[in-house]
Amino acid sequence: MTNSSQTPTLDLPDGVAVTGDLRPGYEQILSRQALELVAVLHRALEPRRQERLTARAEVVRAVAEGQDLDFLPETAHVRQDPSWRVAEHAPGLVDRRVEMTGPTDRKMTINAMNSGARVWLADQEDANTPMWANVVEGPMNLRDAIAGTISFTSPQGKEYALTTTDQAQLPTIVMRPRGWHLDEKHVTVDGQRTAGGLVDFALSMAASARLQIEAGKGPYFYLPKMEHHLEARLWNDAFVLAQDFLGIPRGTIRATCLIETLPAAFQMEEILYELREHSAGLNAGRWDYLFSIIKTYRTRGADYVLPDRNAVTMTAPMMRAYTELLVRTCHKRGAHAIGGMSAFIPSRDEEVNKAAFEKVTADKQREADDGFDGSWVAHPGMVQTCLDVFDRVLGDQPNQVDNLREDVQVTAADLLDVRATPGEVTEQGLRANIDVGVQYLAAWLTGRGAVGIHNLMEDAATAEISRSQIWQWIHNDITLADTGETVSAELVERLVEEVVTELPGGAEQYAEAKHLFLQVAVADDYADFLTVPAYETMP
Ligand SMILES: CC(=O)SCCNC(=O)CCNC(=O)[C@H](O)C(C)(C)COP(=O)(O)OP(=O)(O)OC[C@H]1O[C@@H](n2cnc3c(N)ncnc32)[C@H](O)[C@@H]1OP(=O)(O)O
Ligand SMILES: O=CC(=O)O
Ligand SMILES: [Mg+2]
Repeated sequence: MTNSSQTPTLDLPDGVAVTGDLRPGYEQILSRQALELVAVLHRALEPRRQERLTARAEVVRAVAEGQDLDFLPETAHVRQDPSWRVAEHAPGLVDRRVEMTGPTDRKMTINAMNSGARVWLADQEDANTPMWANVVEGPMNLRDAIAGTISFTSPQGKEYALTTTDQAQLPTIVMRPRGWHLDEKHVTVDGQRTAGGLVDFALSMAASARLQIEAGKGPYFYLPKMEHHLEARLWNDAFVLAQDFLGIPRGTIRATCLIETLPAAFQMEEILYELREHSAGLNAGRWDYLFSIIKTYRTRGADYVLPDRNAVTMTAPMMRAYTELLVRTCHKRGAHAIGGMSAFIPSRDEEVNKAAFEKVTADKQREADDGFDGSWVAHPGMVQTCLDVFDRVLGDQPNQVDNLREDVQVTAADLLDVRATPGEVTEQGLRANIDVGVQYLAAWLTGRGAVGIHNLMEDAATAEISRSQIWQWIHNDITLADTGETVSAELVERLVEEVVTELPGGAEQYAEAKHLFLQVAVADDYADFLTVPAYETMP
């Protein structure tokens, strides 16, 4: 950021308006070029974004009427055609054995860059609140990290700087923009709100793409929460437009798509195909995946009800089917398969800490043995653990894309086998969902999109599970195994009052979060994403 204390002015293209506060330095990120790119993308793609969002609702409606998800007959030719592969692995994305994830505030950016990970997922999504300051300052911090100029002094006077400015020694930055469902209300084009994801993408491209290329890497992205391969086509079209607009060769951008919705699990190959010129693989986003299972099948009765959140593990049959299919699909097409996030984070309590490290090690070991090429960690203290596991499996190889896993055979029924997940629904689980959901929303509303609660990493995806489980339990009259009570709106409202009085800091500070939580967990009208109504409450 610059030191000037003056409010900057923006050079706005025709039809573009910016209503968010402007702080010194924002004019460099909200540059004329960046805003022109936003306008180009918006005008070309907004009608199709709206069409895709409508199509998502139609899938949920069909499932509610008894139709099950399946592999698409109309794209069988894509799956059966052996001739295509994704692009060659891009510089900085060949060896991805350990990827750090986290928010893009200045301190976390420096800590992530110094973490020793191969890749840093710089998160403008699950770990972020799309508060205006975060929207603009995230890309600013990434630009400064890539330029090697980033520094920070904490309020306590601790100084932060990069341990090296040699980008080859630092993690490759892969930025995750918002999903297609979120608007950006502070930037309008021709009087319409823009797509949050396209704003994140355009600001980052304009500020950093050339710097990333000069650093021997490139503009790389993680793409979240897609539900259909035509949503991947939309991103591909955004990439082509942006590369042409900025005069960058086609194929320079690379994207790793999260397979983190149930509908997308049936279209993994099609998603790789749509993005093949720009693809850097797929990631198994387990938390949103669980959320999506609940959301998509939420009205289909007890067979589709998951047990308490903490009882669901990656060894559940449907999760094994999903992750193994992901590895097989990626490697068939020459793409990386990246594992997901174990939510355990280091603790000061020695016993809890030991258990956390054991669980993360077991999780990464299973992924490495399954053929994943690398995996995610949520905390710098976990980087070495993941590295050790993948070092043992990969040895000197940068990845194991040649491990084709042709033994894996997964059917639609395997992906939908929710009933085989061991565990129970209990009052303890219900209380835990309320506790985490309210605490997380309270943090989110103050601009923090990731928090440690009860020694677990919580972010938008894990909070979605908490509130959606409660909605599903209420609307399917689920009986609690430990108390014998049936989950109802009245029971949940009573427990919310009890739980909130016991939260740290006292009940008063949770009033807004509690209101929002009840709206998304109890109200008959199920909100597709909790972040949508939450965003509307923010200035
Ligand atoms: C479902 C999904 O999408 S998973 C991916 C999205 N979610 C995430 O990325 C969550 C990432 N993790 C985090 O944000 C954090 O680890 C949290 C919020 C869970 C916990 O953070 P803290 O409470 O600060 O943890 P803790 O006190 O142990 O941190 C110790 C140090 O590590 C740093 N640190 C912790 N996590 C991270 C991270 N992910 N990235 C960078 N630095 C980190 C902290 O800034 C702190 O640094 P300091 O000593 O210089 O102050
Ligand atoms: O984004 C990752 C997830 O698990 O959700
Ligand atoms: Mg996610």
